[in-house]
Amino acid sequence: MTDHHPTPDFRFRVDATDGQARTGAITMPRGVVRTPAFMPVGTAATVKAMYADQVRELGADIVLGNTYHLMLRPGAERMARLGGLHHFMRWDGPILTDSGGFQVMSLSALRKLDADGVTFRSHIDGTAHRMSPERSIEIQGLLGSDIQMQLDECVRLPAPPEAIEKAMRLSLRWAERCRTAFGEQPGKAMFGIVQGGDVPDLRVASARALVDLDLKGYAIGGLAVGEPQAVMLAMIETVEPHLPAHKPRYLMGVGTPDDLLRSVERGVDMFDCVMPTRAGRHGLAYTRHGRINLRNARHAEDTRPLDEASACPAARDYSRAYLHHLVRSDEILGMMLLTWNNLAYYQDLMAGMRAAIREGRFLTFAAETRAGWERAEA
Ligand SMILES: Nc1nc2c(CCNCC3CCCC3)c3[nH]c(NCCc4ccccc4)nc3cc2c(=O)[nH]1
Repeated sequence: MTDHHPTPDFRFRVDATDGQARTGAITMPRGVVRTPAFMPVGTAATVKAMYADQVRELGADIVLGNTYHLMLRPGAERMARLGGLHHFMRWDGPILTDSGGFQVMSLSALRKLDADGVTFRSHIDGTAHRMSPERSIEIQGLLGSDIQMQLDECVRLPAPPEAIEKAMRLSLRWAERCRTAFGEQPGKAMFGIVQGGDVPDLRVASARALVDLDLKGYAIGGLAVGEPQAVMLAMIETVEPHLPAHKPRYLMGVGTPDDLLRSVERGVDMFDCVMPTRAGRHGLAYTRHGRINLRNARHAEDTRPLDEASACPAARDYSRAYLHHLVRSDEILGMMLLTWNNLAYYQDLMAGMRAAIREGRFLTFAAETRAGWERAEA
């Protein structure tokens, strides 16, 4: 195993490739992130229904925090006074924070976006707030974030090309302002976000302009916003050749296990998605046999565990009958066990991909993984 000790600065290393797929590690002062990596979402300073230690034990190296939620509650300055997000939630590994723009547009009822930022009312208490590129970076700094995202404008698809272009150009201007506001913070990184919707020329223009800013990593944004998977994959293929191979690529908001396989195959290194945690709270289990809806009556007397071969107690030690009972009874333990199972499955899938890439058998691994999903009951 190559030495993956934390380093004083932010460093990315590709250890092996298999086609476009890569495996390696990002080393930072707070720890090492093995790639390809799935980053559990911890919106309100908690990965919902999980202890931070459990998240670490199931294999996650990094979690997401949310600028939008945390600036509203408990507040960025208050979080800094309390010692920062890592101390607050007892997560000592790296944290990546989104910039908040996407959440404003999806969560806040009243909001106005202009060339200088976004004005919005809190979905919690209706108070008015203003987020500029500079304020987003300042908040992420106050939270103690290790990887900070630029403020951007993400357009839902389908959308007219003019709207997509306008948002892409605004995001580029905001990338420059965020880079200036971020300055030089050794051991930390600010990532740009490629926009451009489903318009290849705009995607290429966005990627090239961001690469000229010489950032530490590049996210592909503006996807998983309603477009078919084929369009998402086509945009990754369009953008990938224009991103530097020696820097991490982060596909935002993605995705299902199948999305992860197909995106890693096309050169993506990092992912985040609320799917495994949100699905777990709704009684859905992701397993190597496919998705299982534990609300379904067919599980009422099924004494098998979700996956007897899993190292995760939630998958191995509890019967489907019991999980069905907990879900039907709306018991808190049902949410806890299925969230634990789902995150463990996602991390096992990423670990499997990393090993397969190292051994030059990624496509075989992907095919075998998909074949396993077919075996789930109809
Ligand atoms: N800055 C920025 N963020 C984006 C996000 C948020 C990523 N998770 C942030 C975490 C920080 C805290 C919360 C999340 C996205 N999420 C999605 N799709 C989610 C699709 C989805 C929706 C519901 C369930 C599953 C998937 N597309 C995204 C595009 C962008 C983007 O361009 N810019």
